[in-house]
Amino acid sequence: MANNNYVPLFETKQVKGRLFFRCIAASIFLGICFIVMYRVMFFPVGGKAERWTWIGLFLSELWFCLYWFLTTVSRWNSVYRLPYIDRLSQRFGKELPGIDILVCTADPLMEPPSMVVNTVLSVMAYDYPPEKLSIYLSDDGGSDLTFYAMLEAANFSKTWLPFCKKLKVEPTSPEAYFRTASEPVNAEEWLSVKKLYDGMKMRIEATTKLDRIPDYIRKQHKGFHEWDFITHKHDHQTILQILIDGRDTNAVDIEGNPLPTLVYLAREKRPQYHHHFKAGAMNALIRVSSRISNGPIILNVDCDMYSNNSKSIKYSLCIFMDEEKGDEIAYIQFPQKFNNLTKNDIYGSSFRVIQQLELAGLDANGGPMYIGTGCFHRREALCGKQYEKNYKVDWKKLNDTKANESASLLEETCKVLASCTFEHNTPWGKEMGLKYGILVEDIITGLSIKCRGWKYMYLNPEREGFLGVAPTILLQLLVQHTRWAEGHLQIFLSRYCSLVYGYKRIPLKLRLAYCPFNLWAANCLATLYYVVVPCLFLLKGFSLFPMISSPWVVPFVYVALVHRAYSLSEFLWVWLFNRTTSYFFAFFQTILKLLGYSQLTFALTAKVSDENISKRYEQELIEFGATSPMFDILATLAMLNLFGSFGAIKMVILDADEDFKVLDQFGLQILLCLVLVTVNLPVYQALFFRKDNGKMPSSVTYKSIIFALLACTVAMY
Ligand SMILES: O=c1ccn([C@@H]2O[C@H](COP(=O)(O)OP(=O)(O)O[C@H]3O[C@H](CO)[C@@H](O)[C@H](O)[C@H]3O)[C@@H](O)[C@H]2O)c(=O)[nH]1
Ligand SMILES: [Mn+2]
Repeated sequence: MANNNYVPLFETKQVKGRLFFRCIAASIFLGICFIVMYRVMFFPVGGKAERWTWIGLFLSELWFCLYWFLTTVSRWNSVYRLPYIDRLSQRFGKELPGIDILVCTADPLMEPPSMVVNTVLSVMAYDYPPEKLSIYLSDDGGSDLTFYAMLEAANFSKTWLPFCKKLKVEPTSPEAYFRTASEPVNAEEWLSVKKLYDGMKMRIEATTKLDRIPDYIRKQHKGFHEWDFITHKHDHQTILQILIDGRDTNAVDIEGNPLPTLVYLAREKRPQYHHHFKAGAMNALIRVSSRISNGPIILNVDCDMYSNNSKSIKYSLCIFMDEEKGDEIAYIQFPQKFNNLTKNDIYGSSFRVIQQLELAGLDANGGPMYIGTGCFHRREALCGKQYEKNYKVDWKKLNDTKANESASLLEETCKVLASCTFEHNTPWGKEMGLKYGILVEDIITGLSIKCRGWKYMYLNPEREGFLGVAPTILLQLLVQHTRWAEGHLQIFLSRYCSLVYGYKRIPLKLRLAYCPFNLWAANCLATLYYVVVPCLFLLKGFSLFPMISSPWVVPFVYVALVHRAYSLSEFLWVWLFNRTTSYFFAFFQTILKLLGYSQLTFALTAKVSDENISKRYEQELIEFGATSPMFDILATLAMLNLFGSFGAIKMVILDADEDFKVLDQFGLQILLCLVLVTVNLPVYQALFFRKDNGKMPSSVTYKSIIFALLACTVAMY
């Protein structure tokens, strides 16, 4: 643009420490070269078994190197963006675009309506003109409990929104706000709003507990009639209710200000039609919202993530509306952060490396991934539009595209958009909206938008944009990671593999930067090899690493230490457990699906747990407490390394007279075993010492001992 007075609405800065990171990367590379040299030069000349084991170990190390290279590409160049909202207000004043906020929920038991309501209220209270906001909730649980909660929210918003504005409340989720905020000096109004909120919460929780809406409530809203004939949550008509019609001049808060539009949708479900999980829900919402408010910008949030920063919309608009760079942007992703982490974040849910380094790195390489929640989309781009050079948006023209029909007419005419058959023979789920058929619909959708020529950005403001609920039970975490790893591998093995699909469409760096995520699951083989084989060969008396007295030890120790050092803030056990169980399961399930032996299922993550589990979580005790093949594997591997370490200690003691030759020869192998034993300490504790219900079930204990003993016996004889 040839405008000399142009002042950008945002700036791009480099993440600090880039030089340091690159020096470390170079030194790791050097270390890797030495490791490869060692493996080639010291190839065993002895027996066949030894040679094959050596080759296996070498291949695992080559895999780790390749993986390291790919992650380094994604971290090489990291940037962050600084939006200037005061400039936005100066330049655009009241001419801001309409924003449609799409929230998804799927099950009133696993995602309690009281939580959903908080998410909805938090986004209703954005610091943005309410007449330009429309909030849509998709309820895949098709539950009148959730519907009722939304009615309550609609009512409470009349008090909550002016209260937030007046007190500059942050965060705007009432639950999160009242949990942390201290009572102000002049507290009368504050207390009355709190009381109102507590009353609403109590009523919602009471109906959820009852699992039924009492008749006297049912009579209060026509919408409940929709449930009169529903017998199953997967077999019902479309339910669409406009709870607040923002166009209605009577829809005002207690101070007479307009309210945002609020819509409840439970799309049609029939057993004979696949509903495509969240992607299907989002596509139905995109269509329905396009008829009702048609906001050019769409914000997508999961029901378990509330808005924690009321400026997020304005931040994103600084990018979308920047006259020079904004028009090519398809989406702006915020990181997924959580508000229920414990002090030491025992399950590593803060994803520090991913959120601070890798997504910022992807941003510099051409754009972050779309990670399903906390993402602002340009409607056109999400609906399949190809980016054309010199494409320009006229924001003024985009205003006022709202429907004219009455709310009840709209409710009727929009129903068809959310029916099971609407998408037949249309590009929905393929070129339009979110893509179907992959468990991480978000990632694949983001990638295909990029391949249509658009750009995207990552925004990670100091005050987090969204805060969600991270799993508090180990098994749930592993199941969630299995779903992610499986979805990613599915992408890698499909025609959407970034390397192939992105060829000539997106930069090579970006194609490569997708790979470490897509290949999460593939890590399992090399990791399992490294966890099992050196330990067994220690018992067998075969050395696989350089002698402690030889200089070749240095690169091994250096690479292992430094490579893990950036992630030291995350506990090693999460890293290990994921690689040996979730990734392992994801790997095999993906293969089974490719061969047609298994079908896609989306295992919803539970957002609540019982009181005892929550207590243990707060005490930072890892929650096992269930039988699962994943735990059998975990425990067996832990026992194996324990036996390996015992064997090694015995060998060292017996050898004490001979100048510790054993220690010299097997030092690194013993060290590896001992490190694994240390990482597994919580597992031993859960297997043998804990008394609470979060301990490992005894069947797992017996099985793991037997399997590990068997493996050791086979190795030794
Ligand atoms: O049939 C379904 C299944 C899920 N959901 C919703 O999808 C969201 C994500 O489900 P959740 O169980 O919370 O999974 P997470 O692993 O926490 O989700 C992450 O990973 C998913 C892909 O696996 C992305 O869709 C999510 O946005 C991302 O937050 C929730 O709002 C659900 O209500 C539906 O609407 N319909
Ligand atoms: Mn979630």
